[in-house]
Amino acid sequence: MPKVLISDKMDPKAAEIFRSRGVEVDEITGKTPEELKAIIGNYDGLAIRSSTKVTQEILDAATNLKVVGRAGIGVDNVDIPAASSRGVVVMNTPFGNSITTAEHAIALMFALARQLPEADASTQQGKWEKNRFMGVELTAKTLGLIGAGNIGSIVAERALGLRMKVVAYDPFLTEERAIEMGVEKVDLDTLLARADFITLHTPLTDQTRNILSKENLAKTKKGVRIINCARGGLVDEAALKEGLDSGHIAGAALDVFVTEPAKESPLFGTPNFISTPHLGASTTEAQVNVAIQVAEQMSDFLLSGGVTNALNMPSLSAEEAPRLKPYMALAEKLGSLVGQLAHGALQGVSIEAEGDAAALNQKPITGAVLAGLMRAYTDTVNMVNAPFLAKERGLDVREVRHDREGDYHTLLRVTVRTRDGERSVAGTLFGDNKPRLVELFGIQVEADLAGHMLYVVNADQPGFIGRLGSLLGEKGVNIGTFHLGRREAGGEAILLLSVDGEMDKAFLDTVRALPGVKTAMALEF
Ligand SMILES: NC(=O)c1ccc[n+]([C@@H]2O[C@H](COP(=O)([O-])OP(=O)(O)OC[C@H]3O[C@@H](n4cnc5c(N)ncnc54)[C@H](O)[C@@H]3O)[C@@H](O)[C@H]2O)c1
Ligand SMILES: O=C(O)[C@H](O)COP(=O)(O)O
Repeated sequence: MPKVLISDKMDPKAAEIFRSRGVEVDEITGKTPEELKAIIGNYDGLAIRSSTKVTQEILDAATNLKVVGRAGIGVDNVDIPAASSRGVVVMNTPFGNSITTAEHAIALMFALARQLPEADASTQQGKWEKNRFMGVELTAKTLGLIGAGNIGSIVAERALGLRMKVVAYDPFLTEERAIEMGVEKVDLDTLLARADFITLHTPLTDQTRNILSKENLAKTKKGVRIINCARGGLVDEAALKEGLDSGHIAGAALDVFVTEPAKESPLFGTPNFISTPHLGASTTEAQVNVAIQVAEQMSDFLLSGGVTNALNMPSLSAEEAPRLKPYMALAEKLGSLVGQLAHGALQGVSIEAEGDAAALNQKPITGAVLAGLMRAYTDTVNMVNAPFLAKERGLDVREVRHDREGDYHTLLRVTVRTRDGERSVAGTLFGDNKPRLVELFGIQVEADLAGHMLYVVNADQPGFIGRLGSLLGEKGVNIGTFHLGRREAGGEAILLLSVDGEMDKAFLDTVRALPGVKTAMALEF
C-alpha cells in the first residue's frame, strides 16, 4: 500500500480521502528540514502547502518518493528541476484557492481605504476618534492590476462590480482577453502613473522580482495604496516603508513577505500599513477544495498512474509514452526558447510537425510547447492545463502536419506571432531520442538546449568570438558547449553557449558592451 506524508496543516478531508482510497497516511507537521530528511525516505508521496521546503537535500533523502502534491497554487517552495531529475512528479491545485485569495485582496483594499485595523484598535481602546479616520471611496477609483491570470481576473471582476476602473499590466494579456475582462491593457509605467490602488497577482520570477522597486514606486501617483497577496519579493519592502513614511504612499497591505514567517519587519507599526500572515488562501472553502483535490490527484497517481495538474509531466497513456516522451522534451525546449526570446504580447503560436513527427498524437506535443512557452509568464502552467490556459487567454494555437520530409527525418517547428511579427524555431531528434535545436529565427544553428545558456546576436566580424571568449575567461564563466550560426557572411550571427553557472545582470551588461553585440540574454532550460 503506498504511503503518504502530510507535512503541512491541511484540512482533514485530505487524510480521509487518502485512507478511503487505500493509501496509508501520516500527518506530521512542523518538522525541521533535518527531521523531515530523517523520515522522508519512508514515503511514496508528500502532501504540502507553502511551509515545507522541498529542497534538493530533502529530495536526495526521499529515496521512495514518487509524487509531491501542493495543496495550493505556488510551487516556489519545491525545487522542480531537482524533483524532475529524480523522476518525482510535482502536482498543484491551480484553481482551488483563487476566489478566496482574490477576496482577500479585495478585503485588504477596503481595509486600506477605510483604515479599518487602526480604527478598530483605537475604538477598542475607548478613544472614539471619529475625526481621525477619514477614508476614501473605491467607486470611480482606478485599480492597477499587475498580473491578470486566475486570481488577477477574479479581482478585476470584483473591482468592476465595485464600479472601479481597472487597468492591467501583464505581458501575456492579449487585447481581446482584456476587452473580454472589461479592463484596459496598459504598460507598467502607465499603470504606475494612473492607479489609485495597485494589486499584485504574478508569480515571483526573475522578471517580477522587485517589480515595485524603489524606482517604480517613485513613479506611482501620490496617495497610491498597494496590496500584495501574491508573493513576497514583488515589492521592495524598504522602499515601501520610505514611501509610507514620506506620505507618498497612502497605505500598503502585505499578506506575503520576502522572509516568511515574518516575525519582524521595519514595516511593522508604520501608520497605514496592514499585514496578514500569508492568509490569502485561508478560508474553510478553499482549504477543503485544495485538500480534496490534492488527495484525489495523488491517490490517482500512486494507485493507477493517472496524472492531473502535474507541473513536470504530461498526461499520457502507458502505450504512447515511450515514443512521445523525447518529442515532448523537444517540444517543451522549443516552446521555452521562443517564450524566453519573444518580446511583446503573444497572439498566436503554430506547431508544425514534419516527417516522422507528423504521424504522432499532436496533443501532448502541443501541450509541451505551450507549457514551455508560458512558463516564462506563470509557474502554474503544466502540460495538461497549458492548452486550456492558452485558449482562455485568446492565444490562437495551430497544429500543422506536413507529410513531406525535409532535411531531417523528423522535425518540429514552433512559430509565435506577436504584434512585432512572427518568429520561428525548429528542432529534431538525434538518434530518435536526443532533442536538438536546428534553426533559430531563420538561422541554421545546431544546439542542445540544456541548463544555463548565453544567447548572443552580433554582427559577424572577425575577432568577435575571441573577444567574447576572453571576456568569459576573465569573468570566470566556464563554457560547456558552443554553437554558432549566421544569416550570411558579414551579416547577423547567433551564438548559443551553455555555461556552468547562472549569469547576473552585470555580466550580461559587459557582454552587451562588446563591439558588434546587438542582444545578449541568459536562457534557462
Ligand atoms: N497569498 C496567498 O495565500 C496566495 C494564494 C494563492 C496564490 N498566491 C499567489 O498568487 C500569484 C498569482 O496566482 P494565479 O493563480 O493568479 O497565477 P496565474 O499563473 O494564473 O497568473 C499569474 C499572471 O501573472 C502574469 N505575469 C507573469 N509575469 C509577469 C510580469 N513580468 N508582469 C506582469 N504580469 C506577469 C502571467 O502572465 C499570469 O497572467 C501566484 O504567485 C500564487 O502563488 C498567493
Ligand atoms: O500559492 C498558494 O496557493 C498560496 O500561497 C497559499 O499558501 P498556503 O497553502 O501556505 O496558505
